[in-house]
Amino acid sequence: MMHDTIAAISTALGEAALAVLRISGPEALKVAAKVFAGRAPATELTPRMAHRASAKTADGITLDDGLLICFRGPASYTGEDVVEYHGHGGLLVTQKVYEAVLAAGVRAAGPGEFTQRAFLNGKMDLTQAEAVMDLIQAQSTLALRAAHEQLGGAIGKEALALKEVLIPVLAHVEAYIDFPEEDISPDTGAALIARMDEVLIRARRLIDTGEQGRILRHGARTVICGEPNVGKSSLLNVLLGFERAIVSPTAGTTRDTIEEVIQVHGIPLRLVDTAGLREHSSDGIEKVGMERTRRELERADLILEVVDASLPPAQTHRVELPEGAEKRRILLLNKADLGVAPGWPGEAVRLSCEAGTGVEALREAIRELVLHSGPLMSEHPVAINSRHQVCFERVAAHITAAKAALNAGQAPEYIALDLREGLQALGEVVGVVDVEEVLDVIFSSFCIGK
Ligand SMILES: Nc1nc2c(c(=O)[nH]1)N(C=O)[C@@H](CNc1ccc(C(=O)N[C@@H](CCC(=O)O)C(=O)O)cc1)CN2
Ligand SMILES: Nc1nc2c(ncn2[C@@H]2O[C@H](COP(=O)(O)OP(=O)(O)OP(=O)(O)O)[C@@H](O)[C@H]2O)c(=O)[nH]1
Ligand SMILES: [Mg+2]
Repeated sequence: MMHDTIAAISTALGEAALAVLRISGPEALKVAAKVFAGRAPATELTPRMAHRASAKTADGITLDDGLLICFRGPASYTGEDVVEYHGHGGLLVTQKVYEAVLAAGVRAAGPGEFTQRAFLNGKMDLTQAEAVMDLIQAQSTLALRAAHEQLGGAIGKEALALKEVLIPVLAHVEAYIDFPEEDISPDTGAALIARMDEVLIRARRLIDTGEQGRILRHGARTVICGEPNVGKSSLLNVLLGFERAIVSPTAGTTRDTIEEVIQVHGIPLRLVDTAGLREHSSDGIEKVGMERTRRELERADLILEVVDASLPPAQTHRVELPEGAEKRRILLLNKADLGVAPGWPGEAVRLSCEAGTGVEALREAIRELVLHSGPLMSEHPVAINSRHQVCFERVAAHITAAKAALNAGQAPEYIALDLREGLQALGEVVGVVDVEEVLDVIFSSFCIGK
């Protein structure tokens, strides 16, 4: 249990209808009783019920009029006594109430500190704490679904289930350490291997969702490329719904890459508009831009190649794609309003950024490619993050090593060593870690007041 009491403004700073200030810790109710005055002091209010109260400075000047809700630990978000004040959402009024609360003797909370306390007080495991932030940052329906799945404990439960499968294996192997004259019998060995195989299969199934997790959290990197002046920036603007990038009839308008996140059929896309590619350029800046475009193509999840439909393929310089990138590419015949020249493949999407036609067909094509043949193929809504991925990869490596040691008839001490490391990595997924730094790194990326 934490010994000090923390406070933060939990809502976004700015002018809004309401603002919520949150206090958590052993002194929460006492502090609230000092700052907020209502029909009864905060220490005597019915928990989880909204009560009218006004906020006052230490010398009795009224700052605001709002609602107070008290939660008695452990039945609260953090597991400690919590008081919430719901006041008017003005910048100054909220700041003044917050200062009055701090003056009453609490400490300003750091980023993620409320959720960190919820974790430390056993209200949630580490994967659930991480999911709180994923939920807040989700920019698409699918990302939201994965965050809810994780918040519900899906990943933590699987990590614990794998521990349950492994612990008997370790117990067995350790039993042999005490009886050096006995060898592990073939039957026992086979049963232990079967358990380790199960762990490997299930760990790899989770590792395979890592790619999906990256895309859901950061968006599928979608690079718009093509020759200068074909309408790449126009496409970015059409998909975004506002004029983000400069569009002009001059070839070579876009010099640097521009990134924006959009959602297409629930899929988050990180759109990247690039400098047009042409074979020869004498302009230094343009060359640097083109180099950048090539680098973007290397790490693209999805490539939207734009060509001028009114020109025949023979008069078009197609983009040279990195190896294997073909299957991630959608060919867009833009300026279809000027007519489509013969020779373009039938499956290419006909588009006019000017007339706004073909955009729905493009969105369909993106959905098809990303969901049915690409990185979000899995129906499984679970999507691990990179920290989980590192842990599960360690699990897989150590269990593979333990299996090999067992098969090679090595001493049980060796086998046990890898099994213990595997178990340790599983524990780290849910936050059984003794290194405080790891926790600090995770929670410092949260918002204040969360
Ligand atoms: N006003 C307000 N809204 C909020 C939060 C909050 O803290 N305050 N939350 C904060 O992020 C989220 C909701 N999450 C919460 C999770 C647990 C408990 C809670 O009181 N848990 C107790 C009691 C459980 C119960 O009765 O269902 C417990 O776990 O023991 C409260 C909020 C989103 N909305
Ligand atoms: N007729 C027609 N013109 C278009 C269409 N889309 C874009 N344009 C025009 O094509 C010109 C170039 O458009 P941009 O979007 O700036 O092209 P870009 O590919 O980003 O060009 P760079 O940044 O220079 O590589 C502008 O004059 C646009 O108005 C379209 O669908 N039909
Ligand atoms: Mg451009």
